[in-house]
Amino acid sequence: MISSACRGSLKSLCSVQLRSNTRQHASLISCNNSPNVKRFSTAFSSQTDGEVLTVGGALSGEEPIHETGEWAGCKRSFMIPIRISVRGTDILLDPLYNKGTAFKTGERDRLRFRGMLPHRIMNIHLQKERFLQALRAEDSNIRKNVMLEDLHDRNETLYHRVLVDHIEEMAPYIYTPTVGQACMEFATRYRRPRGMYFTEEDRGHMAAMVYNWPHRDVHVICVTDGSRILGLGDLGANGMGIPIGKLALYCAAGGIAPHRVLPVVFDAGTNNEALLQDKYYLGVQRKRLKGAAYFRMMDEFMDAVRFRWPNVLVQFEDFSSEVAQTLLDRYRDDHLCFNDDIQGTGATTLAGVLGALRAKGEEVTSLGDQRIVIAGAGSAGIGIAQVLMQAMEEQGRTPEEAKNAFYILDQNGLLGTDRANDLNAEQRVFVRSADNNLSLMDVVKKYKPTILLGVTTVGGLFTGDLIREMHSSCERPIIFPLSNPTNKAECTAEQAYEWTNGQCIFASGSPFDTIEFEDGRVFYPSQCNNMYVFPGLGLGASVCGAQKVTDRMLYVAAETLANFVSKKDMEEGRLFPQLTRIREVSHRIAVAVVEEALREGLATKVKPADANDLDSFVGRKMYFPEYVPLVEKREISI
Ligand SMILES: NC(=O)C1=CN([C@@H]2O[C@H](COP(=O)(O)OP(=O)(O)OC[C@H]3O[C@@H](n4cnc5c(N)ncnc54)[C@H](OP(=O)(O)O)[C@@H]3O)[C@@H](O)[C@H]2O)C=CC1
Ligand SMILES: CC(=O)C(=O)O
Ligand SMILES: [Mg+2]
Repeated sequence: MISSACRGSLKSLCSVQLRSNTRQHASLISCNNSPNVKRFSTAFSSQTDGEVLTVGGALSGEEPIHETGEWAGCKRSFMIPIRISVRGTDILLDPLYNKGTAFKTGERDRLRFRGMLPHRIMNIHLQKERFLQALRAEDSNIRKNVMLEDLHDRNETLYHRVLVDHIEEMAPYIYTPTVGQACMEFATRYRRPRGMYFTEEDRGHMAAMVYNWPHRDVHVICVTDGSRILGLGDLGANGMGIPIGKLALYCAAGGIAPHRVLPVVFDAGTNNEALLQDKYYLGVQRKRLKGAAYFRMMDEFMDAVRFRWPNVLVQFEDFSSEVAQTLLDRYRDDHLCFNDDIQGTGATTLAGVLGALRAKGEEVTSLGDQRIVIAGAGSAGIGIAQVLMQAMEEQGRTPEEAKNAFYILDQNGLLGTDRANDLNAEQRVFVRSADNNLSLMDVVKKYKPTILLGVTTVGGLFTGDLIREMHSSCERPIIFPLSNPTNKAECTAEQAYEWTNGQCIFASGSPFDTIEFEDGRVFYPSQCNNMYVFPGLGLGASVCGAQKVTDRMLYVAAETLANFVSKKDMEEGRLFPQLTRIREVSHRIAVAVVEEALREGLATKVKPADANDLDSFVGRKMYFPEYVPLVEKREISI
């Protein structure tokens, strides 16, 4: 039964009795005061989780009636109002609570802003339609990004609803490629704060600063130091667009409620000369901190966030390879954290490669028989190699056999034993005993790869000659130019299909449009981007209270994603499920991650009853953007 405090408040409003195991799953027992009860068949969002004590306004018949059926596995449940202490125009200015023209008359009265909105009341569907009309009338992608961010700053529920319902259309505007331009223009477009910034001047204050963040229960932090933003290099504090975009996907694709995410720029300066001279640049206008000073600052940040939010998941994003692996190694054993570019990209690429092998009609266990060239030996390149190698070992190969499948190159060419001393420990694992510094073209000629992956940040690196050379010894080459944004892709989809006469199996980091050949053949380029993994991984790790993120969790995430591709997807040449299914994908990945956390004894928040039905356990925790009735705190006190 619900708590007595809750029952008291209910009586004072409308005498509803609820039975509830969790606050998210209240089902009706009786209601002696509302003729509308039968019409309330609604699920309520986990946005209310832990903050809601009452059911009230929803039963006065003045709230929208949502027919969301069995969402979250609950057939008949109520929209639970959120108690808020703000009122009046403050609510209209708070994007988390604002519903714009969707506020009903009763709510306008209760919250005291009658007269502050035009008369006509719209529902979320009409609001969305109106927004989409305006968005689609706009030609420029960056202006679409600005329109979406304006909406984000005005009305988070509507913003996330637009994303959830139209993720395929919206992802390119809030994420790669457009987010790259948004970052480059961050300072000139800056309007209002979102997220937090930590600088060296904040040393000694961070533990207090985290309490400036207004939300008491943050589940996911995405932090960047801006040192390698996509393939655009060091953008310093302008990199804030990346954590904002990633966390928008956490909410829309991963079902984490918007007030539970925190974007962070860890501003340790910038080495970008243009930004150091730019009078409009908003970050710390000094050369980057290095060495011990940098790590001391990061230690303080990590301690501070963990002190306020002990279970928070920290996602490291777009740190240059100088520090990315070191940071991961420093914190991965005693903080709940992961590096998206190393681990998320590795898991996603593994899923894509397994899908490509299936598309070729090969057994996935042939992974260890492939000859894999990875152009780029940074965070993404080595992260991919590590996860593919782990998969080969899971399939029964020895580490030596597995390593032998890889040919990894940096700017100097093939990583060879002759320069092992100049490489980091993770790169050294993959050095070849011969052909140190061999060029990409010569590696392709000599070793005849079956798989070519690009994570170099060098747009156009895969030339027609290179791809034709690869194709000459491999009938159906697997070609993944993964660098972002689009102009950094090692080749375009059109080029890859053209140079291989449509024979290649293609996936890229940023999206490409469908391609139609003159002979009528149609190709659907896949997008191989860590966005397929991090929302589900983060959701799973967070809801089960995982103590850390392990390699096995990444592996099961990849496996789950790979198994999600339908027969129809495969027939169309798609290596990943369509983005329209991203919430399902994230849900499944989260369940797999929770199962793995339980297996490894790392889950701290899964009760035995929940462990029997992880599907609903995770589903119940997923936020869905719809308007929740707002009740002023004062009004419902008993
Ligand atoms: N699709 C996805 O999901 C993801 C895509 N990416 C993309 O991957 C790219 C790389 O990211 P990340 O690994 O973090 O970046 P890093 O800077 O860590 O690594 C880049 C690597 O590319 C190498 N390189 C540069 N030029 C060449 C060249 N001409 N030939 C061969 N190698 C070259 C660099 O060599 P050197 O060390 O000698 O300079 C370095 O090893 C970015 O564009 C990023 O957007 C990243 C994560 C996820
Ligand atoms: C996708 C991503 O994380 C990157 O390009 O860095
Ligand atoms: Mg990244």
